[in-house]
Amino acid sequence: MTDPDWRMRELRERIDALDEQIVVLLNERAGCALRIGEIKRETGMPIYQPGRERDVLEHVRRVNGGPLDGGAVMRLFERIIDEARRLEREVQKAHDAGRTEAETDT
Ligand SMILES: O=C(O)C(=O)C[C@]1(C(=O)O)C=C[C@@H](O)C=C1
Repeated sequence: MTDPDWRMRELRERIDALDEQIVVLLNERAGCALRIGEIKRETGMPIYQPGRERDVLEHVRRVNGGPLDGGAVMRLFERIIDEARRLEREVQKAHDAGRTEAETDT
């Protein structure tokens, strides 16, 4: 293999390793969102919290050190938040369905 082949291979291995860490962190974040979802269910709070979402996006834009620009980081986090919200809704729906089933049973 030529030198560029080796360098590229090394960098791709590094990307794979980083992707593994990113997946772990994304799931840890999703787990926190699910726990927040439980609190919302207990207290009757809506899942969608636009003010908090704005704060999250502003926070990641502020801490971003590049080379991704602020817009790119915010777009990525919009997707991450979308998925967290979707997960919270799924769990909420499953919970509501379980409750309806339990009510029908009695
Ligand atoms: O902080 C919350 O209330 C969450 O549910 C987490 C989160 C997020 O992913 O950051 C998701 C949905 C809400 O609209 C706001 C923020």
